[in-house]
Amino acid sequence: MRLMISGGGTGGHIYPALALIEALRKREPDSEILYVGTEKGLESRIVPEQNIPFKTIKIQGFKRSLSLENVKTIGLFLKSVGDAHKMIKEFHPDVVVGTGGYVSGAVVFAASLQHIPTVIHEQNSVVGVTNKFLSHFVTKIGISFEDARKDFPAKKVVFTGNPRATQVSRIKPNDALTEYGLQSDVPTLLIFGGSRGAEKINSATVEALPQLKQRNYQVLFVTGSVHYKKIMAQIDPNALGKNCVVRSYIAEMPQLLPDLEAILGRAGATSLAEITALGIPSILVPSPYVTNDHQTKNANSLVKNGAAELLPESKLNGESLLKAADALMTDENLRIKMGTAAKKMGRPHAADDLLNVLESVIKK
Ligand SMILES: CC(=O)N[C@H]1[C@@H](OP(=O)(O)OP(=O)(O)OC[C@H]2O[C@@H](n3ccc(=O)[nH]c3=O)[C@H](O)[C@@H]2O)O[C@H](CO)[C@@H](O)[C@@H]1O
Repeated sequence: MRLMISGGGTGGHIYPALALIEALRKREPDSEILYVGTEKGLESRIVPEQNIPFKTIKIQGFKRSLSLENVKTIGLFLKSVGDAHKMIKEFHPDVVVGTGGYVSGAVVFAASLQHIPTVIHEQNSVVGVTNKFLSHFVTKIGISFEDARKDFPAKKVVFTGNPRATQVSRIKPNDALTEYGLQSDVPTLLIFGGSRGAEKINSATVEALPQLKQRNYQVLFVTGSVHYKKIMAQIDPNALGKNCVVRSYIAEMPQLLPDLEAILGRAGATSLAEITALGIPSILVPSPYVTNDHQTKNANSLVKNGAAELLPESKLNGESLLKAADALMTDENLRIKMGTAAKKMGRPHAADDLLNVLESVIKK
């Protein structure tokens, strides 16, 4: 298969694309892949590290209100479509896949203009702006939450789940904690705010650290790369016992996840695909700053099944974080119950199901 794939901006769009590529390479080792992203997005760092051919186009996000800036953006969008058009002509893909972010809008739209089979993947329960636009032009649409179905043309939709679920579910516990200076036999809570970190989760954790240090469970606190320096400057080194470790970013999250007892974090869709694939108990603090509050809807789909707990950001501070962390980390039965409920929602075959969709649209 010759696969051109595009997803950009945040980890939540990029990692599903990488997981799909991994599954394709397993199924068809001689497949040819080209990933198209932007220079500025997280993808320009993550994708080349995975030895995946990577090219960039320039693109800019739309403002929600009509402005002069938007007129410029439309001009830039059309230019990006033109650039993508040339890349498609050179690469000759069998199928073009978009996993979200503005860049995938230009690439998939250009492919549809050339009548090349196209597939988009929606990770969230609420459909993103780019995918909503593309849904009118693409051949098929893979979704990860049933709630998304109603916002797309019904005939095109296939419930696949998120390919990242397949990637993480293949990895067994492997003593990864020791690489972070933690002990492999002590229950561990990962605290992180999605792929870019979250200020409110960071500040609440900093506030709670002196108490967390005294607990008999461990905490791996991941700040997000842009916040790291600022957070480290706020932490009294004495607040970090041997059971509390701070990192800026975890490059190898799939290796780490099976060794965790619980997670406190945002409710980004790709994180939730990981949590459910592995059955990890979680305390979810949905970001209130995302389109249509989609993280609360993502989170609620787990909460209503007893697979996670909700801690709204409006109630988050050092004290409430500590209370929620203690309640989960000191109650093994609760963790088992939550983990079992989470795993029931997991989609470990998602990558293969999405690959099947790709194969079904490729012109014979
Ligand atoms: C603020 C924002 O717009 N967030 C959106 C973004 O979130 P975001 O990019 O944070 O996405 P998710 O939480 O869904 O996924 C984060 C991904 O990054 C990985 N990771 C994270 C931290 C780290 O140190 N290392 C690492 O590898 C996680 O394992 C996961 O695979 O995309 C998601 C999927 O469309 C949406 O649901 C989110 O609402």
